[in-house]
Amino acid sequence: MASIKIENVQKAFGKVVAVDHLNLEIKDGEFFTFLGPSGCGKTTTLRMIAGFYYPTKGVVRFGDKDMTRVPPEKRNTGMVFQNYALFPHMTVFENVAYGLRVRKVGSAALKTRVQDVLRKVRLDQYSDRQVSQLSGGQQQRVALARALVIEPEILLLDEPLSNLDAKLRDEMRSEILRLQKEYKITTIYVTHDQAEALSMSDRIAVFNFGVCHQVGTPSEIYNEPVNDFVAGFIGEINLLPAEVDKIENSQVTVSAKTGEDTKKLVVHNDPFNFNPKNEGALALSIRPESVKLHSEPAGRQNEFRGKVENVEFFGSLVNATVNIDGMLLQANMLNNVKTNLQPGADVWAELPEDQIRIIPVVSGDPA
Ligand SMILES: Nc1ncnc2c1ncn2[C@@H]1O[C@H](COP(=O)(O)OP(=O)(O)OP(=O)(O)O)[C@@H](O)[C@H]1O
Repeated sequence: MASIKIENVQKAFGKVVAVDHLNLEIKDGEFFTFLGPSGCGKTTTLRMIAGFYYPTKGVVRFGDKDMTRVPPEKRNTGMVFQNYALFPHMTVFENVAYGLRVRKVGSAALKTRVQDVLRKVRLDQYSDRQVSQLSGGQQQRVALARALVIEPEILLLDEPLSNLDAKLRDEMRSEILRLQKEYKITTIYVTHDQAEALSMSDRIAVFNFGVCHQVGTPSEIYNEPVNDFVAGFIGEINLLPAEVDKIENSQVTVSAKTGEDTKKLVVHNDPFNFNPKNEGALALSIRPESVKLHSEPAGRQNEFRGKVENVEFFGSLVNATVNIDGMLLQANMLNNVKTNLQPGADVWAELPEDQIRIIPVVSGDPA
């Protein structure tokens, strides 16, 4: 196992700066995810950790050891690529054995180690099969076995499930987590799928345009996003352009634009909800599951009259789109909540003050 430190790293390809000002610390044995849209620099960062790219600036360390310019074969990292990069006409056994042969491991030890790891990924029955005759999920397991057999200190997984169908993806998620816990191996997982990141990771780094916006546990990233990009990329969120009117003890009064109108709202002022040092454009944010709908006025703070525009039924969850003076607000509720949610019905939407966050806008107009 090893911890990883990325210190002030930049990677430029000619004029394209793929990653900039990157500082990360990944702990021993941690399952750490790089999350972000296509082209945001996740793979480039992973490749700098594997040694396939050297940073333009900055330092990469494993533990305290400077690895910045150490070639990949001297790093003791195992990598699983998006397309698996297996040898299709070799057997499962030979694919997995390859890294050990390169490392000149003797034949008896090699056989034991390959058989052990094939058992761990539940492919021991397939050892003589050609890889081209395996299903996608089985090929994925061969790729994992090949990365694990060399007993790496660090496991690097680049969108390893993107070629699998939804059901198989679920199965392989659990499989990867099981192996990660069993080997207690420091793991970096690259994905653009927020559900995958939230459900698998100890911590997540959220990237956009080569910059890491936030590092935190899944619940920190979801409940305390630092800006509108993180808030919008992870889960659904309502964002309204907002201005702070006044801050008084534990309360912040804000004006939020709702389409044609401006509404005054009161926001609970704890350090997560609003940082008075934030300058520039701000947005009021609230998750759809935090919006409460009432079929009659309930006389609550931050309660606004609107009209139900649309209702979508998802089984356990119901989503309503409510029009408040031209602003469309999303509200989710459990199917067992009795509210008159017919399109066209009047409804009173309550935005509880402790569920609202005021966050900086970094990705343009939130409306
Ligand atoms: N070898 C390269 N030469 C030039 N530009 C590159 C190279 N590799 C990556 N880039 C550019 O760097 C940026 C980041 O790419 P990167 O592959 O790291 O993103 P990503 O987040 O992994 O995206 P994806 O999810 O699509 O793989 C992109 O703008 C990309 O075009």
